Amino acid sequence: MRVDVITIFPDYLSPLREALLGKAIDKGLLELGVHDLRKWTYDVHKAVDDSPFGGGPGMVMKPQVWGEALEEVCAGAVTRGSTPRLIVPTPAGRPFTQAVAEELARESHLVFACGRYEGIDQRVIDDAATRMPVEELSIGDYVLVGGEVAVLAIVEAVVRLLPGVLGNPASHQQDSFSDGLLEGPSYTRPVVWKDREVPEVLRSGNHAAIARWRRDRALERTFERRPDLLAALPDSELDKQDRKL
Ligand SMILES: Nc1nc2cc(Br)ccc2s1
Repeated sequence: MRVDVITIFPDYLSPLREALLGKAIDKGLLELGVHDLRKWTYDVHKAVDDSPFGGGPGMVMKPQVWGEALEEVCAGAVTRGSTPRLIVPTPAGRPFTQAVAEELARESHLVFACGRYEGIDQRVIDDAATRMPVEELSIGDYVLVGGEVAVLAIVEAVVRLLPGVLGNPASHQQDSFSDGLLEGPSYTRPVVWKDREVPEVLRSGNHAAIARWRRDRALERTFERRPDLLAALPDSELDKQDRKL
């Protein structure tokens, strides 16, 4: 997978070259390009924003600068024969969920546009959508100062799903949300810590009982913290034992 990020703060994306994602780059599983939006400005102040039509607070990011940046960054994809998917993080976007991460993990090329200020001139999105799939995504109902932190979260959630990135592929098959439920509690050594003992069943070696216990704790936690996820589960996903809880 290739990921390109366009931003006015390239250094904000440095964490994508660290740890697991850095290893994915070293292994050739991920190609990462980070581009400074100001490369496509020509004035002495390298201006990327201007006042909003209709008035109101803040500034809007200029269409000309973004148009040229996307033209150049996405043009590379055309020569590679793969149309990129443009992702624009915004509080007004479609909720980014594990299911969306799995969908994006199947793409060969993602381009991220990091907005700042009051956002990017809408015509940039509308124009790009005539040439490639464009998706505005929200990572939560709160407002950040820019899209860079959202890109860090989205890229990490997507790239960890790529084959070969996680040491143990089974890890993400037991993720929270992978079966529609929150993950339950986990324990490791010592057996007793501050007078708190690891549940006996987890030390029993009885794999069926352990699987049942884990499922029950996941159902309980989901019911307590995210009843909306439980309500969204298809009936077929809950077995007879689940319904006894
Ligand atoms: N939750 C989010 N807040 C923001 C703010 C800006 Br400015 C750009 C993107 C995002 S995503």
